[in-house]
Amino acid sequence: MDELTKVTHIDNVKLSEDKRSVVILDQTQLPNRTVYLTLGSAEDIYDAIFELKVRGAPAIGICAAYGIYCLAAAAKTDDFEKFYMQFKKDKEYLDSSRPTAVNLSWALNRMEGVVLANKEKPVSEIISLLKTEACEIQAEDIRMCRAISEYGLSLIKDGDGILTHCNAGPLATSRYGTALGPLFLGKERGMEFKVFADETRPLLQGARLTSYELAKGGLDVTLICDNMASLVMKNGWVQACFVGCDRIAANGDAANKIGTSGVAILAKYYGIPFYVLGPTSTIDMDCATGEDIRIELRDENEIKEKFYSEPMALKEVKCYNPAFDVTDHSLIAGIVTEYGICRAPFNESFQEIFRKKRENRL
Ligand SMILES: CSC[C@H]1O[C@H](OP(=O)(O)O)[C@H](O)[C@@H]1O
Repeated sequence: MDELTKVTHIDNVKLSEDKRSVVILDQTQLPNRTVYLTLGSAEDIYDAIFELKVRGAPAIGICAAYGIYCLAAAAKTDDFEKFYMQFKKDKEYLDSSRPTAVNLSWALNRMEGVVLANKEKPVSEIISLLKTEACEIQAEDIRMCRAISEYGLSLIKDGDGILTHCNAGPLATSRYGTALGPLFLGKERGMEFKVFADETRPLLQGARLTSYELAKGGLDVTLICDNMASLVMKNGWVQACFVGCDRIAANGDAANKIGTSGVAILAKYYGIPFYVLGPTSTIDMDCATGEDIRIELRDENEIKEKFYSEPMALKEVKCYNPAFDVTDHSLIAGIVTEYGICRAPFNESFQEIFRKKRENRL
């Protein structure tokens, strides 16, 4: 397997050999250590998602799907009501780990749908169906990322400068990634890009993960501090911005890693197209606008202490640490999904995309 394929096909979340646990690549250890964790209990799975050991909207959904299957498989009852009571308890617990990425609740709701659709069957058969569904969720993600990568690649050309924020590569999904997928696919076809990766404070997904994936894959990546994006764009080094997404509202407002909306505003100012790339499962038509998207707030020590040898602010100094922000739909040139590129007016474009999805399941 060549170095590029080792990256695009990285095993970041999978079922264990005995099909009883979830095995993840601990992303908090990258880029310095490659550490795999085996998650057997609900607490292990919750902690892995909450601490971003597994992260990125699709990867979180896949981990939760495998996780709720493993917890169900450990059930010690053949009584459906008892089985379902425990299933709901575990589902609600895992769903409470992180609120913004829709893929977490989307995957868990889909798994619950399998239980309810088969409640007349023996519990053992339901458990088997849950494993099949979790594997299909991952298989769909692989097909989805590949399709997004094709559509995304149609927006750029050989030699383009691309600016990214946070990480939406293979580590955040199952293969290729969403925002980074077109770059890896283009590289496979002999294309070259000059990628500028925002380090993405405070958890440095860009530095630790995006530049790791791109460098390992042999792509030209330049790591920049978030406050350098404006100068890089002003210098004319960026022809497009590609970012991922965690939840998209019905009007096209898109929630993504904190700092993304600032990148979009800069891109608008410099006349650079700003694209959001993500699966249709990230579009939440129950959120009318970005105002309806709940933004996760995280511990202040991620700002003050986490990556420093000593605190960089006084203990008494308070912090504000939102993990995401919302980019207004007016700043987005296109939303690249596995069924095509949505453009304003996004409400109408989403209706068309969902029609295509109903008629042409990937
Ligand atoms: C392919 S979705 C990636 C998306 O998720 C990241 O958030 P986190 O690292 O907190 O899971 C970020 O918003 C990425 O754009």
